[in-house]
Amino acid sequence: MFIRTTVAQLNSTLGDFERNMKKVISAIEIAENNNSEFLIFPELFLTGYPPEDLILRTSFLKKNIEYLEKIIDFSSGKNVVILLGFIDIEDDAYNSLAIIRDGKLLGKYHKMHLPNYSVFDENRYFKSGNEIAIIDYNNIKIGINVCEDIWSPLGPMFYQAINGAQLILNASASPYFYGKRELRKNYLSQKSYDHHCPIVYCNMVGGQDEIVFDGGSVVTSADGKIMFEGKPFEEEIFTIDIPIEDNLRTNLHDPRRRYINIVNDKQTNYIFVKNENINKLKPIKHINTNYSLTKEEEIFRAITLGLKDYIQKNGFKKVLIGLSGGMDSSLVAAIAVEALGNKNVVGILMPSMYSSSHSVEDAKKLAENLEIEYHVIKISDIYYSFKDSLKEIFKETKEDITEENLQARIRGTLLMAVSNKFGYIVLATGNKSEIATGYSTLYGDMVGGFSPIKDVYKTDVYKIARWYNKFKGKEIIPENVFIKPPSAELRPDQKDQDTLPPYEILDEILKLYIEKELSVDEIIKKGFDKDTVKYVAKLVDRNEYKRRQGVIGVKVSERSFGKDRRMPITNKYREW
Ligand SMILES: Nc1ncnc2c1ncn2[C@@H]1O[C@H](COP(=O)(O)OP(=O)(O)OC[C@H]2O[C@@H]([n+]3cccc(C(=O)O)c3)[C@H](O)[C@@H]2O)[C@@H](O)[C@H]1O
Ligand SMILES: Nc1ncnc2c1ncn2[C@@H]1O[C@H](COP(=O)(O)OP(=O)(O)OP(=O)(O)O)[C@@H](O)[C@H]1O
Ligand SMILES: NC(=O)CC[C@H](N)C(=O)O
Repeated sequence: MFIRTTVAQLNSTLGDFERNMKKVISAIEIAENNNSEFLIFPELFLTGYPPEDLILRTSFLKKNIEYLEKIIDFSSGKNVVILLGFIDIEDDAYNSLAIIRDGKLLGKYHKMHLPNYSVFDENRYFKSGNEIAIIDYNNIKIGINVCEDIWSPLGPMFYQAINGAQLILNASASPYFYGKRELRKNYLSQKSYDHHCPIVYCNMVGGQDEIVFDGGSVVTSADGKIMFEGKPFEEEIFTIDIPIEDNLRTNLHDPRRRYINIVNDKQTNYIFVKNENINKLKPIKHINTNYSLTKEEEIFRAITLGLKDYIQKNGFKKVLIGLSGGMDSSLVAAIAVEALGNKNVVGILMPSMYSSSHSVEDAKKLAENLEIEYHVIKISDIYYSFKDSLKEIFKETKEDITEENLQARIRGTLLMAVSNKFGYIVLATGNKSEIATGYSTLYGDMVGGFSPIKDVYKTDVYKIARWYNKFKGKEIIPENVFIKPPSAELRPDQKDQDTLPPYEILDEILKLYIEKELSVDEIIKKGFDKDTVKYVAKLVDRNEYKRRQGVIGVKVSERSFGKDRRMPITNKYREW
């Protein structure tokens, strides 16, 4: 016995009900044509995820119900049972699944476990459900739940399994970070094994502001094996026949459910569905898929998708990048070409009196290798004119960082001028090491609309760039960019390492301080130099104000700056 399920791992656009509905309709047609018995979409597919404060607008909520009704109408005459994520409104708003078949809403499920950590704020928006849901499908029990529900050890899956569920269908919108794909697969395998129950886990794909959903939906078998994995970072609709064991056999051969000595205190909503055609289907062969990517490729693809969706969903076509001949702007340009095509990426080279000739050559070489349009605008005359204007007010002062920042700000102003004139969006090029330490100029190199590598440490920037050249099979990012020491070139012979510890050490300290939240003393005990750790912690703490004004970009780490790390700016707590 098997249940044929179509998984619609699709990319929804937040608030674009018309577009999302079209995707739902085409998936219904595919599922109906291949005789699927169930069709599942990602969490809140109809609205997009996360809708944030749009949920506070009743007009938005009503629109989502209007579109749900259109989809219910469209399902008339269709046999497939459709599980579609929407926001239900009763006494309050609920993150919900609609169970739809043949022009009818058969039932609804309200998500019970609302995540309220990391990038999630679901308690701000939703009331949690208080009933588990089981679809009784020709006497086969199928548990349905939504994303976080399946992560909780005492979530609905536990109750669904002890109530005899033989299959779990989970609709998810699970944001990507490096390591999550592996974690998810291991976790779902273990869950299936523990409850002796297959899981269909349908994940969202696509970018939404700082978040990327990586797809990679998973189907497990009752013995905890991964039967199928959806493509990472791509839309995919796939259909799979999931073997269902009968309950008697399961309980005789794997009696763990019998010994669960716990009160089954959850209310259960049973939704009954009969399907006469169930035994007439000829099984379809499926190929086991398993996509394992290197860390570099995975992060590159996550950023590429996040950038592409941000640019396109916000109605832009072209991006603009200040090309310095350094590693950060080179990698950002490569990512942009991969995401948007070389015709949609424009480089601006803005040498100053401190720019080395090789930097200009490296930037030109990169632009030529990527086959992108580029322009050169020299900034020395503007700089001297600025200095001249400030001469009177600065007359008692010495040259310092002020003059360095002027150069970065001139570049920012020029980039924004070109952006305004042509409607191209500026990509900021800062990496996580710089953003953590405030090593960037406000209203200077921090300008821009999107910051692709803001969550990538500098040491990883180099590794991803190396991977990229290998992936392309030729030198796109010039070798000289890899070997020269990182420099902002804002004063003669300046090097990043005049101000910051070597990136290999800096990044390790940052990871412990930011990702792991270790104290300064705990980091020193790990063998790092005391003064260096204190200096780094001070830079991180002192520069929260800069990050709060900074450009948004793709989350690829477990703890990114932004919604994921909410530190106060005005703060006297010190460990340094
Ligand atoms: N708590 C607070 N809340 C709000 N605003 C605050 C503030 N503290 C300072 N400020 C403001 O911030 C200003 C200081 O910030 P800012 O003007 O950015 O300047 P600042 O952080 O002093 O200098 C920028 C640093 O970034 C380096 N840089 C620049 C450009 C490129 C690169 C690179 O290699 O990528 C590196 C540069 O060498 C220098 O070390 C202050 O003058 C003040 O106006
Ligand atoms: N000469 C320049 N021409 C164009 N843009 C520049 C120039 N110098 C700096 N920028 C812009 O400012 C950003 C920050 O400068 P910075 O020199 O720190 O970065 P980078 O050169 O990309 O990387 P690295 O830190 O490895 O040198 C650059 O990525 C680039 O977008
Ligand atoms: N949307 C959700 O409920 C996501 C929560 C879940 N723990 C995840 O990150 O995958």
